[in-house]
Amino acid sequence: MHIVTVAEMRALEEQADRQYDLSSHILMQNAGKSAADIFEAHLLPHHSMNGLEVLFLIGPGNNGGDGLVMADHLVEAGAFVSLYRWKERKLTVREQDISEAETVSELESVLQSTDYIIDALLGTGHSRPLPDDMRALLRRVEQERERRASLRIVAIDLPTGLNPDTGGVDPGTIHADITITLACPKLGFFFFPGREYLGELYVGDIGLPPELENHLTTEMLTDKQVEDLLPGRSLNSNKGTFGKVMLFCGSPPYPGSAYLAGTAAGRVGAGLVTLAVTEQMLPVYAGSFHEATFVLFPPEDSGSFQRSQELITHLPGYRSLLIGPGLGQSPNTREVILQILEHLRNQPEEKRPRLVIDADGLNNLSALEHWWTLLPSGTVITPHPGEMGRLCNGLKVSGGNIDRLELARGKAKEWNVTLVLKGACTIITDPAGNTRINWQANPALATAGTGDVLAGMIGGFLAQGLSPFDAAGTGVYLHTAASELVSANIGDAGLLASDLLPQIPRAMVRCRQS
Ligand SMILES: NC(=O)C1=CN([C@@H]2O[C@H](COP(=O)(O)OP(=O)(O)OC[C@H]3O[C@@H](n4cnc5c(N)ncnc54)[C@H](O)[C@@H]3O)[C@@H](O)[C@H]2O)[C@@H](O)CC1
Ligand SMILES: [K+]
Repeated sequence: MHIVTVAEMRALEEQADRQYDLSSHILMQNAGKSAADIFEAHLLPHHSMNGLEVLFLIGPGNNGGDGLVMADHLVEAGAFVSLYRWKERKLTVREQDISEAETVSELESVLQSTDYIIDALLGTGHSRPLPDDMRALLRRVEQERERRASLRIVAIDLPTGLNPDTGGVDPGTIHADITITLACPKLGFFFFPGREYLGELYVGDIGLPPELENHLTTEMLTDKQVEDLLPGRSLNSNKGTFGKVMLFCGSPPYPGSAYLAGTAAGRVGAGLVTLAVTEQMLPVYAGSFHEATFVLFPPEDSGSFQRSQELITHLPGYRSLLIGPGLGQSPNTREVILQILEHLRNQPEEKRPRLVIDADGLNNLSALEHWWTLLPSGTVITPHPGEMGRLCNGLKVSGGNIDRLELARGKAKEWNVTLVLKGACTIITDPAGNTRINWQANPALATAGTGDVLAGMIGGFLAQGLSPFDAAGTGVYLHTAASELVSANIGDAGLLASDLLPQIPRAMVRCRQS
């Protein structure tokens, strides 16, 4: 599903008119109908439309027009609809115009009894600070919801005052419980603070021909897309079919990283997981990770060449290699990484494993000038904002604001990598500028070890033959989907990274069933 800026949305609408005779009037009819259908589907099975009280706040532009069309459909379906036209300060209650003298008191009484308020004040045409009386109206709506927990607010296209390009919000913007956006999600939905104002997001079809979107390169990850990307599982398969993953991860202070990443690679379906560890570390894993095989590394005090050669000797036949989680940053480790990278660069592409670098793999690299020139092509890197900052010479990188998108795109191109910039609403972008953004964001994931799980998942998908961009997107999406399954039981705090592991296959099943 494509994500659009306001300019892209306008261009789509203009092209639809020019090439397909889809006038803005037709699109508005489709938008209002689609919003009504989504609203009704959302209500069921708990409520019926019959007798439901719905107040529409109608703005001066096409967003208000969408609201009026939607209102007609709800009236037809049996709802008691009131309309408040903000610009004319005019109230209509159940198709009866209220006199000007009574409007204020009547609006107050409708507000106090309505079940739903539909925000159709402003959409993508919002262009300046909200006027005081609109802010006051929205504030009153917010107060009413605080007073009555059952009141629900539905935003048409977007919550009024949210900037659809940046995710910025006007001080008057209020949180929607549901946003029914039209045609495509808007870019600002994926950035903060806007992301917090949308509630549940639905996308209404307004009948734009899909081919109009062919040139768009930014997508929202969805169940459907991930389902299409998931590797097939032929009956006639063996562990070789699903690829082998090698991990160079973990060190005495951080033994859990290799376990989490390796298990995650297995949980996404990779055929075999091998950990390259020192003999000293073997007992840690042998007792807990029964499925793994091991490459026994010489201890750290032996030369880096001897160590890297041990791993390199075992690499043929492996389809992916994960470097980084829990490795530490000793000079010897850095040397080993550099020698492995040199070996990979010198291998023909079809013969070498695909590479994922995370955590200390990135921290080791960031200490070097022009580190990206050392990477083989097709590498995936998965920095969190702190690691990204180190990779960018100490730049401060935001956890969720719009500026991170431009940064990610620019750096993926400059570094010639598939870049996974983690954070709430993780961004995945490749050197050509193709971008996928994860709508799901779960604060439960903000805990140690979850990044190791993600890196392992991406390694596991690379081993099954997905392209770097697809493996990264699929991994990111299912990682959050697995966290949602954990959160369904425990809420959004207290998740341990290892809780994700058994939920990964369930998240894949959920995608396949959706
Ligand atoms: N153009 C089209 O073909 C379609 C547009 N659609 C709807 O149209 C919306 C965009 O329509 P518009 O471009 O008319 O924009 P809006 O309806 O968002 O608002 C534009 C109007 O609001 C006024 N305005 C802008 N900022 C304001 C502010 N801060 N305070 C008060 N008034 C302000 C403008 O002067 C203008 O009258 C979309 O969000 C969507 O809901 C849909 O109907 C689908 C088709
Ligand atoms: K709106």
